[in-house]
Amino acid sequence: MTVVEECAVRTVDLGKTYGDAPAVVGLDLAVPRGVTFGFLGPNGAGKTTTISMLCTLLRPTAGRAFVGGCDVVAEPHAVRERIGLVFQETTLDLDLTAREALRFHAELFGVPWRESRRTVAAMLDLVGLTACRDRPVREFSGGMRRRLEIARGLLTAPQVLFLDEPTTGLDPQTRTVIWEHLHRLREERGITLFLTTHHLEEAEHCDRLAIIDDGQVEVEGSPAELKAEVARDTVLLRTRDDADAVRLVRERFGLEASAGPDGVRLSVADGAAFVPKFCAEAGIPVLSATVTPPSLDDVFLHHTGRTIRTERSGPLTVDDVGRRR
Ligand SMILES: Nc1ncnc2c1ncn2[C@@H]1O[C@H](COP(=O)(O)OP(=O)(O)OP(=O)(O)O)[C@@H](O)[C@H]1O
Repeated sequence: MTVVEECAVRTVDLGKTYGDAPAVVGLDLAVPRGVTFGFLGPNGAGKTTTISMLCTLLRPTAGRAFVGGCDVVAEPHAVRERIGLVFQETTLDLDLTAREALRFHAELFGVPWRESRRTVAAMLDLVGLTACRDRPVREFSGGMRRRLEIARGLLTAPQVLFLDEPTTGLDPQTRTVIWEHLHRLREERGITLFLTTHHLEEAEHCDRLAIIDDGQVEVEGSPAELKAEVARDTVLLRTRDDADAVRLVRERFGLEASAGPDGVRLSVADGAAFVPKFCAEAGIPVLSATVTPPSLDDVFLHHTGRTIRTERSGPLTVDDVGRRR
């Protein structure tokens, strides 16, 4: 088997430029079959553009991409037969019932009537909507609509299900329910889930992550690998004299620290070892100490120099890309 056939998604130097503004630059991805792969990046990073190219909705301006072994430009129909897509915005017809919405979609894709009856029932069951199958979508909550969209994405038994920001705008409980369904789905059907997100909690559900910023992948790995690579804990100390504590951290330990309203904050390789040492040597009372292991936000900061919550001040330019390549 070639690398292209082995991978659910493979891209080689893939790029997209809108006018002269680059949105995705030199993207090389190799997503193994059967994993949950997350594309993590802030607003405007190029996630939707990438997913649109992979789903044949947008033509790349550079490089190549293969989904299920098929070329997205040369074999768009073969790619479409192998994928399901859950859009960022809801695209459901609110006047149809859940069952009608799925039957309509099955018909569009040419699923035979008898088979579609069975498949639709199975999909509604899979996402826990059987009891509401004859209610109009208009009456559904945001979470129910998302589950119905996931069911719709699965109707044609795709090899790869693309989900653009699958739980954006949903409350934490609903997010948990959606993820339970997605995990079960992957286990039962062995399909590849390829999702975009700017939610750190959502990224934690992925087997592998690519962190994208300004149209380029900065780093790739499992959430645990990426965090281990940062290898720095955040320590928060509350002391009787924070200004003095900052000075001591700098002078005795050679570390940078800053004092803020919640105490003295610093980053150190082994927080659990640092705290007792600091308490023993500081000579000022330490009221409390908290050690937090690295988060995916720290990973993002480590690789991009900013937090994932910081927006770009303007669109990316060719010069920005040139500077970073
Ligand atoms: N149709 C378009 N025409 C021109 N520029 C576009 C178009 N679509 C996206 N862009 C630009 O391309 C860049 C990447 O946008 P994209 O929507 O892919 O980002 P994203 O990571 O999906 O963001 P979000 O999380 O907000 O959905 C942005 O600078 C955006 O303004």
